[in-house]
Amino acid sequence: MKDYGVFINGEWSDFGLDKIEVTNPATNEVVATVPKGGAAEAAKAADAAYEAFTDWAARSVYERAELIWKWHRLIDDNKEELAKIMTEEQGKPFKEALGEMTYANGFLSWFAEEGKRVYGETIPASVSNKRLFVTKQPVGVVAVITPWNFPAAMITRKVAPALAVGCTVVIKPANLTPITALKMAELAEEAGIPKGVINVVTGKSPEIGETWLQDARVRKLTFTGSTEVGKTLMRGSADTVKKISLELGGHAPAIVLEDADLNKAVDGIISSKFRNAGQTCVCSNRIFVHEAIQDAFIEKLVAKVKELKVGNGLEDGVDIGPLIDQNAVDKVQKQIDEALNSGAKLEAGGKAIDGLFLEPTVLSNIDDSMLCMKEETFGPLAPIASFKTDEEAIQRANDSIFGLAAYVFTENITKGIQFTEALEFGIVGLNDGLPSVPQAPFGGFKQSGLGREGGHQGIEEFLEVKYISLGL
Ligand SMILES: NC(=O)C1=CN([C@@H]2O[C@H](COP(=O)(O)OP(=O)(O)OC[C@H]3O[C@@H](n4cnc5c(N)ncnc54)[C@H](OP(=O)(O)O)[C@@H]3O)[C@@H](O)[C@H]2O)C=CC1
Ligand SMILES: O=C(O)CCCC(=O)O
Repeated sequence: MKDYGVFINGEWSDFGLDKIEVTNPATNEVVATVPKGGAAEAAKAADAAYEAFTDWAARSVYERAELIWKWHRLIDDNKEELAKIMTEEQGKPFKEALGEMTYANGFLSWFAEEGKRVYGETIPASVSNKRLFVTKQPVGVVAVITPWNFPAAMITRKVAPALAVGCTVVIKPANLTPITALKMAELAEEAGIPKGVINVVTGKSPEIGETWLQDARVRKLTFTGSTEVGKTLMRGSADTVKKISLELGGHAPAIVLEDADLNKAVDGIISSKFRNAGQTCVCSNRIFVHEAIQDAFIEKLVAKVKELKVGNGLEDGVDIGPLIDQNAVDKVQKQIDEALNSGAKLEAGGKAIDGLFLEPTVLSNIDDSMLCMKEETFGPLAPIASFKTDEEAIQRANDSIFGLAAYVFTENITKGIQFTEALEFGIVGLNDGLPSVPQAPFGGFKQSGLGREGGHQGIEEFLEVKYISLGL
C-alpha cells in the first residue's frame, strides 16, 4: 500500500493532511491513501496553474505537442501497470482497463496533432483600408473534475486538448479512483511537461470545486459526472462567468427493429450494456425490441448473458467486475425489485452475489412507468420492453430528460438513417454498440450536458476567439 501526495507546481506533498483510503471494490482492501485536500490546496494549485500559463501558452504548438507525445509514449510503456492500478481501484476487468488505457492515450495523440490545426480566418472588409482577422487563443486556467468510472480516459479527454492549445489545468479526480490520475501525472512530469501546467488535488470535492468556481483566474470548468453535481457547478460558474463543458447522465435507448440482424443486435447491446459492469453514461439502459422478434432476441441475449463471468477483474476470463460501492449495488437492486414487483419477468440474473458483485440481469415485460426506465441505472441490468411501430419506438426513446447516446439496430439503411435523424441524442450507434472514439465528438442533448469532447469540436471548448480589425 502506498501513501500518495497531491501534485502542485511540480511538487508532491501530503501537506500533513488527513488521508482518504482508496479501496479495491472487489476485495474491500485498502490499496492506497491520498491526502484530504481542501480550499488551501485548491488555491495553491490554481496559483501554480495561473503562474505557469504565460510560458506554456507562449510555446509553439509543436513544442507542446512533442511533450504531449512524450507523455503518450510513457503511458504506452507503462500501460499494463496503469491498467492493474485501475482494476484495483475501480474494479473493471483488466482487459477493459487495458482497453481504457489505449482509449485514454488516443486522446493525447489525437489532440497533440489537432492543436496544430487550430486555424484562424480572414474576413473581407467592407472598406478598402481595413483588413479583418480572426485568431484563437487558449482560454487560460482550466478546472477539470472527473468521475470514477473512467479514471484515465476522462482525464486525457479533457487535459489533452487543454494542454495542446496552451491552457494549464487543475484536476480533481474522483476520490474513489484517484491513483490512476496521480500515476499519470507522475508520467507527465517525467515527460518534461513543465511544473504548474498539470496540478492534481484530491480531497473535499465541494470545497475544492467552490474554490475554483470563485477564482476568476480559472476561466473554464470541464466536468464529467452526475447531472445533480453538474447543475451545481453550472450555477456556481455563473459568479465568474466561466466557460463550461458538462458531460452528465444518460439513459440510452437501444431500439431493435423487426428487420435487425439479431446476432449484431445482441452483440452490440451486450457490449454497450455490460461494459464496465453497466457503469457508463452511454450504456443501453432502455431496450426497445419490436414485438415480432422479441422472443428470438431475448433467447439469444439471455444465452450470451449467462456466459458472462462475474468476478475480481484481475482474474483471467472475468467479464464483469464489482460495482463501485454499496450505494450503486442498492440502486440497481432497487430497480430490479421494483420492476419484478410491478410485473416484469426475470430472464437472467437478478441478485447480488456477494460483496459488490451483481449478477448480469435481463428483465422482460417492462413498461415505461418502471423505475429502471425512468432513472439512470449505472449497473448490469438490461430491461426489455416491446414496441409495435417505428413512431412509438422513437417517441418512447425520446421521452427522457437525457439525450446522450442512443442505439438502433436494423438492416434497412433508409429506416436506420430516419431513426438517427429523429432521435434527440448527441451520439447514435447504428448497428454499433461502441461508438466512442477520440476523433469523434462525444456529448449530449438536453440535460446530458453542454459542449463536446473529442473530435475537432473538443478543442474549440478550450479556445477564445479574437477578432482583430486592422486599419491601414
Ligand atoms: N456521466 C458520467 O459518466 C457519470 C455519471 N455518474 C452518475 O452519477 C451517479 C453518482 O456518481 P458520483 O460518483 O457520486 O458522481 P458525482 O457527480 O458526485 O462525482 C463526479 C466528480 O465530481 C466530484 N464532485 C462531487 N460533488 C462535487 C461538488 N459539489 N463540487 C465539485 N466536485 C464535486 C466528485 O468528487 P468525489 O467523488 O471525489 O467526491 C467526482 O470527482 C452515478 O450513479 C451515475 O448515475 C457518475 C459518474 C460518471
Ligand atoms: O461518461 C462516461 O460514462 C464515460 C465515457 C464513456 C465513453 O467514452 O464511452
